[in-house]
Amino acid sequence: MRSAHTVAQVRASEADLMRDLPEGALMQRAAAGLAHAILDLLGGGYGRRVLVLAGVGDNAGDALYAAATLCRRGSAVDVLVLGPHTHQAGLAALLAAGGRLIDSVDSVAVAVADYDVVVDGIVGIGGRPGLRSEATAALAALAGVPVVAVDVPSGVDVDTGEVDGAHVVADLTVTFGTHKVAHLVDPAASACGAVHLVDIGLDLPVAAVEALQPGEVAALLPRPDGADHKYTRGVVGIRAGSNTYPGAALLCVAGASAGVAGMIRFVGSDAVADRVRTVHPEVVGPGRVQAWVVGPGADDGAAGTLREALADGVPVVVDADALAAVDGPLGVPAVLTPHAGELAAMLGVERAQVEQRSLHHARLAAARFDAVVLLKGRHTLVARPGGDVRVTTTGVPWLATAGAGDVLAGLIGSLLATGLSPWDAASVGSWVHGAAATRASAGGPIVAGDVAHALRGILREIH
Ligand SMILES: NC(=O)C1=CN([C@@H]2O[C@H](COP(=O)(O)OP(=O)(O)OC[C@H]3O[C@@H](n4cnc5c(N)ncnc54)[C@H](O)[C@@H]3O)[C@@H](O)[C@H]2O)[C@@H](O)CC1
Ligand SMILES: [K+]
Repeated sequence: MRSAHTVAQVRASEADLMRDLPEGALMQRAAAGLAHAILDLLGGGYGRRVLVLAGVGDNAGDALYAAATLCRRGSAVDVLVLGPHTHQAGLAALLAAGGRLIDSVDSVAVAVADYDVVVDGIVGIGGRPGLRSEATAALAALAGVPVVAVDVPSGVDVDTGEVDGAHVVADLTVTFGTHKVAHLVDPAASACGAVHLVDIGLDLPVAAVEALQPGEVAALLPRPDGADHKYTRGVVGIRAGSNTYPGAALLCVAGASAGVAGMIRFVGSDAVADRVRTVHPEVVGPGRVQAWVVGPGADDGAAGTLREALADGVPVVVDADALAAVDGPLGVPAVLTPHAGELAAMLGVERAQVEQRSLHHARLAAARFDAVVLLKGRHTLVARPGGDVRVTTTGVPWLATAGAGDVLAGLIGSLLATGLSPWDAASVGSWVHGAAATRASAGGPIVAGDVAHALRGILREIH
């Protein structure tokens, strides 16, 4: 599991550990890991030009000690102090190793483009969102030089992933002890670049924000055993599509056809049902199901279709048009799958507010609707009542394509039908869907049907 802890949790664990360690030991561990990561990025230290941006706190201490190591490996290191002072012992170590203090980026004799890397040690977990003007000016002057952020890109809100004003945009973020929420949740996560975790020995509690890894997905995926038959494996019912949007029915069924459930039932108009059975002859008509998927392409009939599905008392996936009919707890285990605009409408706020504070709004909706809320995005969030959130880190930008959500709803419904909890079904479904998109894309454009086709290959490999 990739766990993201809060600043308070990190500080408490650090305090526990520090009681048994000599002063400064954790910073030395952090700085050593940071130096290794920068050396890896640069392919060595000799002859490299490095600029450290140093703020007032321990984040600068990490950067300065790491830079001292780079000096000893043959790098030429400049340090620009942003603020009234910086970490004194770290600065002394860097200067003793041959580093050089500069007054401003403009005062450097060499061209800015000659720097091989900028090390952002402005602020870490003690920082407030935003950057001071001297920091933004230095970063503007350094545009184009690769940036390694120490712990977090300075200026982002570490505990929420929100941004408010200027912040560093890094190519690599080297963090310590554990991931922070800003590494997983957008928009801050988009500013991290690749994230490298350095173990410094912290003993941490369970995290409220986490990202499933392949091993956990494999452990959660249902597997039939010899005693299973099609009914015990789970029957998923799809109420999707309409005469206006028949394609949504096909794509939703295609997502449900990944093979995890034992049977698929389709309920819709004769015309749409005929088209579904032409493409998916294994799909059968109405009857008992263990989970319903309601909403993709449902058009005007969404509210009525949702009522009919809820009458069965089984878990539901509520997507697309049916989300507008949700105004409170549904009374059954449920997964709601809005994008930012749909969630904004459900909560009576602006879409931009949801995008800027995605973690907050996903949690708010999970509490208000007493349901698992899957908020779609570059890093999809899956929130359950109580505040736990799983972040999906699979997927590619090409996945933002019409019909991909229909496939996802069908897949999650089939996982729900096998007996997975809404929380597991939504987060596992989202992970697999993202992985299938990455596979289908192979770096190029995709359509929703490609994602559906790639699902079984991912499921085969993850088992
Ligand atoms: N807590 C831990 O477990 C460890 C922390 N370490 C390092 O220590 C860092 C935390 O150090 P600190 O607590 O000293 O905090 P920071 O180094 O993040 O600096 C916070 C200080 O910067 C100033 N500041 C806040 N927001 C600012 C902004 N937007 N622009 C400019 N200045 C701002 C304030 O005076 C504040 O006290 C971590 O991010 C990590 O790099 C590591 O050395 C090892 C272990
Ligand atoms: K930083």
